[in-house]
Amino acid sequence: MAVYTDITETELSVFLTGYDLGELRSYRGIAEGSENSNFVLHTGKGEFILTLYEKRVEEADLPFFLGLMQHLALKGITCPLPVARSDGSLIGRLAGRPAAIITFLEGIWPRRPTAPQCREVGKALAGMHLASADFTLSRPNALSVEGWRKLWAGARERSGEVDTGLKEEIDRDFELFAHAWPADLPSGVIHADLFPDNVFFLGDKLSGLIDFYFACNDFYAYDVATCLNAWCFEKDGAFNITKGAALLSGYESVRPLSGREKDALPVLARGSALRFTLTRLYDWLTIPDGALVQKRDPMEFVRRWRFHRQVVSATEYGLIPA
Ligand SMILES: Nc1ncnc2c1ncn2[C@@H]1O[C@H](COP(=O)(O)OP(=O)(O)OP(=O)(O)O)[C@@H](O)[C@H]1O
Ligand SMILES: N[C@@H](CCO)C(=O)O
Repeated sequence: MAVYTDITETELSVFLTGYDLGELRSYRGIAEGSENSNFVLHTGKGEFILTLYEKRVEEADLPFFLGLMQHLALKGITCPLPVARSDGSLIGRLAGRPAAIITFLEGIWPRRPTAPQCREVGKALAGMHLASADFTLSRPNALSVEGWRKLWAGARERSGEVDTGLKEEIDRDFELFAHAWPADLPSGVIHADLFPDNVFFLGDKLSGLIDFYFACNDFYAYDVATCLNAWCFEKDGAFNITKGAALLSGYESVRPLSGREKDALPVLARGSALRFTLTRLYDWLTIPDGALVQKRDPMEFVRRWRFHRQVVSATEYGLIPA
């Protein structure tokens, strides 16, 4: 569930006086999502999404996230446009939380992505990379190798509760990343969490990218690797090379990958799978049952990570050799 902070009609109506959105006609909490509290608002000017930022989003990062969405939306990327308050700011306060209103996007996220949808997401990701190149704010990726080490320190001793042998296996990967993680690939602003539940479609047509709350500066190819992990594995854990090829060719139709980026894909995909393993593992082991944060199965990503450890070339992801 994703309404952690409840709001009353009165406080919402008062909050809306800070915007030029007309009167409040109705509102409802949204059950999906796991980090923040989200509501659909119906106002005199149409439908909007209201987000109350919960503890896991740093308030200091909000100008980056909302500024990025504004930058991308104004450049024609199908993502929400933050609605400015009457004083020009994008961030307000409601029920003791930082809060923002963004435009509502039509569409449904794909429960079982198809190859054409993978191609569309590849194209959209590359479009986002190009469109964000002149965004002036930056935010380091707190969830790159050093961030993973911190998560691992908090989960390592109890990792055997999830899978025996994981402790030694993950320790070995940290030794590898210490020297094999790329030092300088083309970089810029990346989405960093472009999973199917953050992409809306109307049929096979992509209608929206949402949830920029992990966006940061890192390698573009790392974002591609995360999409391979998030979009191209089947429920039974098998990698679907047709979907991989569709995603990569869609990406390259907009922004071709360099030879160095292609060579780095296996290590980036391995690192990205470890990143989602570790965030999930950490939550699995540290968040009490019944708490409000939704826990996701770390083993789903352990299996993907193990797959990438066997990969020697990006052709195994469906990349056509140059
Ligand atoms: N601009 C939008 N237009 C339409 N629906 C939206 C929009 N933004 C969010 N939603 C709805 O709210 C849900 C949760 O949004 P979001 O993914 O941003 O939340 P979150 O709490 O950050 O979750 P998580 O990080 O777990 O994905 C989405 O699945 C979608 O149903
Ligand atoms: N996409 C992440 C959750 C954070 O948005 C995961 O599947 O672990």
